Amino acid sequence: MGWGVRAMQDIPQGTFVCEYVGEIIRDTEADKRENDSFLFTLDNKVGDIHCIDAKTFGNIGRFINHLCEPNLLAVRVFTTHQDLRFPRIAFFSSQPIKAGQQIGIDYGENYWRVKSKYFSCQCGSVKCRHSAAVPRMYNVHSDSLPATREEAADPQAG
Ligand SMILES: C[S@@+](CC[C@H](N)C(=O)[O-])C[C@H]1O[C@@H](n2cnc3c(N)ncnc32)[C@H](O)[C@@H]1O
Repeated sequence: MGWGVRAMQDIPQGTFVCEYVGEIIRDTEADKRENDSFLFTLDNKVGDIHCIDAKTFGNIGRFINHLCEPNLLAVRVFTTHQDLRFPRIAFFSSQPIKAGQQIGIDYGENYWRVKSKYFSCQCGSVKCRHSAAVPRMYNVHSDSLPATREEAADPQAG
């Protein structure tokens, strides 16, 4: 899991915490980059997809880990323009955070669909959806993944 970020003071819900800063690159360029650990995809419905790569240029946002029970929310913000391809990414607290608690966002299903082949989530939550324990819950009689934990526990469900 490497480095992470903890709150140094109590943070009330709805507080701006930091921006995700880095190089803005096209997704075609992102595909070529050897280290994809610091890419944030600026998905949009209007055209070319770009990413923010915080590998070489960034701020504290580049150290924020994935949590299956996230306490930050990534919000698309437009300040000096309205070009939907290039939002700024601002992290806000989605719940009250206590001093000392790790802060994190949900990297999303697409991220884990790719990365779970190489490593599993170490967020440590009892509600972790991407830990090494999760694949063992798959129904051995079926090729498809259970949609929910309940379905995994009861193969007849769903
Ligand atoms: C944006 S960086 C976060 C900072 C990183 N931990 C570091 O030491 O620089 C994203 C990378 O951190 C690791 N990471 C983040 N959250 C994780 C998690 N819940 N479980 C395992 N690895 C995680 C993965 O290698 C991921 O690609």
